[in-house]
Amino acid sequence: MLKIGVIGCGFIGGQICKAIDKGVINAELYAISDSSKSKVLELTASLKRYSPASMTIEELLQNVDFVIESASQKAVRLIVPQALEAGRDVMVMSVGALADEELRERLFRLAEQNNCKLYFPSGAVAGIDGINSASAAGISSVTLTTRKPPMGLVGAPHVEALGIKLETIEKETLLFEGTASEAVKAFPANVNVAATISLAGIGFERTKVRVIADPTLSRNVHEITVEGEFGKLSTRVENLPSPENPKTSYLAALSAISTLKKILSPVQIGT
Ligand SMILES: NC(=O)C1=CN([C@@H]2O[C@H](COP(=O)(O)OP(=O)(O)OC[C@H]3O[C@@H](n4cnc5c(N)ncnc54)[C@H](OP(=O)(O)O)[C@@H]3O)[C@@H](O)[C@H]2O)C=CC1
Ligand SMILES: O=C([O-])CC(=O)C(=O)O
Repeated sequence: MLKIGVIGCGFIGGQICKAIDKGVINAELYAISDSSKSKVLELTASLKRYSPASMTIEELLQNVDFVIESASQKAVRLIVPQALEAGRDVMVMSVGALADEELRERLFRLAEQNNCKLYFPSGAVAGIDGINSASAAGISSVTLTTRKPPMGLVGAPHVEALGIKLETIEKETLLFEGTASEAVKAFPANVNVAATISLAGIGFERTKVRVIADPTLSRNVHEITVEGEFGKLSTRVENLPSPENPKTSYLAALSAISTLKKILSPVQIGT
């Protein structure tokens, strides 16, 4: 059975571990790791079937078959190259780290050299399947518009750098407009989806992103519009935020669970 190691035991990592524990994913939850010891203890205590070892990242990479990064963009830079060098397949949630061209090329090269797979789940958006299909011909434009309740944007470097007072926002306010490359640095915990869209479509410099704070919302809303030789595609998802981490939508965790199920299944549906 595939031995899985999860790095980052917050909302997404926790949901993945619980799904394995419930038998939704037919794999062994072998090890977990987090910079916060209390998160590891809390998660382990919530599991019934598995009692994963709490390991350092180095130990985990040597002992599992499949590594899941559900921690942070910084963690991707530290962990994913090592994981690929150790010959492990890796699922990456903090996809925004791949806006760094040098890192991206290094990871893709290491995956090829070591015969490993890198997986980027669709996350909190719908339409990655359509963008993948469309990219087999020409795509002329891709736009992501993300709307979140203001407090779901707390701590974003863009908000802090501009001194934006989120608690005083009374109406829909455009906070950011730029490339996906700029967006994932400005909002590293809010628009990793922009990176996944860029990887599937026309890259980080040509993908346009708008981030809007909307106090009337209780959901995280992502809209994608794509135009190309195939025609036009539009998707809109109104995501329930995680009660534990309002920056993250429940669908993002479900997409990771679904990707794992797909990897382990003999039947593959969708692009
Ligand atoms: N691809 C997508 O569509 C989406 C991606 N994401 C991204 O996925 C990641 C996980 O999201 P989520 O579960 O909601 O985040 P959480 O903040 O709930 O959990 C992340 C956990 O990882 C820990 N962590 C951070 N850095 C490291 C590290 N270097 N080594 C070990 N542990 C670390 C954090 O600890 P501490 O709190 O101490 O930092 C925290 O416990 C985030 O980067 C998020 O931005 C989220 C939503 C959608
Ligand atoms: O979960 C979401 O709504 C999207 C998100 O935070 C991200 O892409 O980083």
